[in-house]
Amino acid sequence: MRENNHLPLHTCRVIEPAATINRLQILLHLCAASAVLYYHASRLFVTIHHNPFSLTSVSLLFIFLADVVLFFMWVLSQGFRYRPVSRSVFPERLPDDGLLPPVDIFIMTADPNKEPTIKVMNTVLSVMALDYPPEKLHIYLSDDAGADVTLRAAKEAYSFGRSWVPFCRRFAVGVRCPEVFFDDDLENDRQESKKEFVQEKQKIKVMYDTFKEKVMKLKEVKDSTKGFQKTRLDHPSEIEITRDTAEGDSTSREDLSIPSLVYVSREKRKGVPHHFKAGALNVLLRVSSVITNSPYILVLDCDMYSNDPSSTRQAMCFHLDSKLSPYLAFVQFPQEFYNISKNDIYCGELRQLFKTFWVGLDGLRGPVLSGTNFFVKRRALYGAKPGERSNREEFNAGDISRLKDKFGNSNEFCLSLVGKKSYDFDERIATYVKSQKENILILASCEYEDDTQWGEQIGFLYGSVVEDYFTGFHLHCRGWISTYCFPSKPAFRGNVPINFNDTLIQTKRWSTGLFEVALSKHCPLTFGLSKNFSSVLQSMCYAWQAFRPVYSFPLLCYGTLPQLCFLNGISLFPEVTSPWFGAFAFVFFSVCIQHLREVFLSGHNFITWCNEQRFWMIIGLTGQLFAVVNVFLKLIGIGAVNFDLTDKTTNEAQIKRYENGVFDFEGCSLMLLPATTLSLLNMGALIGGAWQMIKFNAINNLFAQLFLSCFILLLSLPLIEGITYRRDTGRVPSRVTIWSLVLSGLIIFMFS
Ligand SMILES: O=c1ccn([C@@H]2O[C@H](COP(=O)(O)OP(=O)(O)O[C@H]3O[C@H](CO)[C@@H](O)[C@H](O)[C@H]3O)[C@@H](O)[C@H]2O)c(=O)[nH]1
Ligand SMILES: [Mn+2]
Repeated sequence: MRENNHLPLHTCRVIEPAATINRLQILLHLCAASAVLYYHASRLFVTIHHNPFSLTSVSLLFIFLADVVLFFMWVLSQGFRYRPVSRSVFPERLPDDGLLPPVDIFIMTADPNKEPTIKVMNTVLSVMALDYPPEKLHIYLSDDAGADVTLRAAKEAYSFGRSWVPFCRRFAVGVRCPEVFFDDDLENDRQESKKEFVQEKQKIKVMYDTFKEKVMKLKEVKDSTKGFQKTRLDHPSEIEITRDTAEGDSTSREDLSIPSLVYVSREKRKGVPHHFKAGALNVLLRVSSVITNSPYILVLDCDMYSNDPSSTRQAMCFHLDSKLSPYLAFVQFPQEFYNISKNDIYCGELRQLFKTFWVGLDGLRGPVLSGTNFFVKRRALYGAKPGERSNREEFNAGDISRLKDKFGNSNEFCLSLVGKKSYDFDERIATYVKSQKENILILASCEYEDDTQWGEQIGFLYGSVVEDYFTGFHLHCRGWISTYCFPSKPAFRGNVPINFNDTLIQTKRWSTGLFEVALSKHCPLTFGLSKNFSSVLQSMCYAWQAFRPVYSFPLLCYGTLPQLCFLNGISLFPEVTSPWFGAFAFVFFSVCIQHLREVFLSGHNFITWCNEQRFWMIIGLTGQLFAVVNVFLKLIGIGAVNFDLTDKTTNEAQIKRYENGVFDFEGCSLMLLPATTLSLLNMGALIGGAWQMIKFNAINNLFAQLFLSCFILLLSLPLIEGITYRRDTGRVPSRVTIWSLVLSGLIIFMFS
């Protein structure tokens, strides 16, 4: 809160009645779920006693284990539901511009073939035009490919920025990403009446088109000179600073000046681990600390642009709150997307995370670090502890050699930790860039981190491919908190994969990274609780995420055993007329209703609910299942975990299928096999079993299994369509179809 006028910079309230309803539901659900587990256990006990190796015993055993896993996951997920909050910010109450702190902006790109250069430049331009004093913003573009095209395009972008940024300021443009702006009718309608605006806009549009053309040409030149793949994984470090040299008297300079742009490509050598995005982020941390050393950092992926120029000021409402600030590591904004179709079949919006779970975490000790769209405090990343200590105390000034053991062998870097260096950019440039460029390049070299604590205690951590989750988790464990800033106008927007294969690859990477953490010594349930017992609920939430891939186990069990038993007339669940049935029904509907309530609360409809249920099932049997296998393989020493980049390029046919809500399985590997096999198995068993059920009039016994199979059939319709009658290129690949027909046929044959 601000002391001078007592008006708070932000407010926070618990979302009611949702919180109270959640807590009541937790109680009721707990009772019903205990009854279900008790029923299973007692029946299992009796059956195993009679005949331990029968299909019934084995099925009962696995269904019991599946229920234990589901119950465990349900318990963990209640952490998110206990205290959801909502926050508001008041940027107009911030101190004058002169008192605002500088911010370094990190933009990450890794491969111009998968990440179109023009999109990356749009991200750069969108933040260049943030509504914040330009001399206090410094943009760092990390290019992991070391691609010439990116460097040259960045320079072109900068010179276009000299016109673009003043234009945005002059007309208070709402969305400052050029590509979006020229497409946005709303923005244009708003200002169309101003003649001046129309004229200027036309001029700028011509400039933008020229800029775009130049970038395309750069790419063509690059494509014609092969050999790019070689340099992507093997190249020296390179740093280039492009800065504002606007001339004129001080007032016009003020209007025209734009943030500086630093291009950084770290050294990469074959065989030397580069730790993917976390490695690139750490290089940027070091390089920026000897150039600008701003106390706050905004991290953005190249597929995210700034959609609201006031985001930095919004974040400062938290960072400049004197009570909160000593403990606040980062302010997270949600990831929102511009290319989500109306019927978001791949659940790319990540609604559950960003609209429900992070809101719940915000009421505890704050949301999980989400990779992009966050403003983090530099000190927190350097291993500092929360509290009011100064850098000098924290980093033990005077003893540079001790610092070097931790932070590596650079005087400049260690001095930046303790020194009260000014933030004067010009001065820094004069000192470092002209005379000591070599000293900066070393910070971006392969060997710099050898025998240091980078990636282990300091910077972004290397223990997992979900560096964001892992790093945020450690910050929380060290006692830092975070806040969630979720304004109604999206602050940043990005794009999501629009075909199933890309979604699958992405989910598999996330699940692998998360599950790696679950099985490591940093498991949130042990490490998390031992470090920060004050927030059991938050550790539960971290654990829920890390263990999430184990949903694949109950999905596998529930996708095979009840069906095979149904086929054989074996009942696994209580009769409809038994009171126990009530407990089962309650648990099922309680989960469904809780989910539905959350979907409605976040402004979505029943279709979203269906999509999320379906996606949960399919991804559990594909991406998450393979992630679990992957992690086990890595544990026993075979296989490695990689950061497979998501492809940001698209083609017309794909876009069309996505817009029409038709699943696009093009390019899917055998990873799809468990899901397709089980959906066929379910359908076969449903038909065969229903016939028997009618014949023997066993509906009372088998109703639960009949219901389950029908439910699964509905959820797996896109798979079945993709296998059976679809003929377009987006159908399930023939290889997968043939294998799943063979496998499901074989299983049914063996068990009927
Ligand atoms: O070696 C690498 C790999 C990736 N990246 C960059 O990392 C970002 C994220 O990569 P992307 O392919 O877009 O992955 P997503 O699955 O979309 O990323 C999500 O998941 C990641 C963790 O797996 C987080 O880091 C991201 O912020 C989060 O948006 C992009 O800007 C890449 O250029 C690098 O800089 N170096
Ligand atoms: Mn991305």
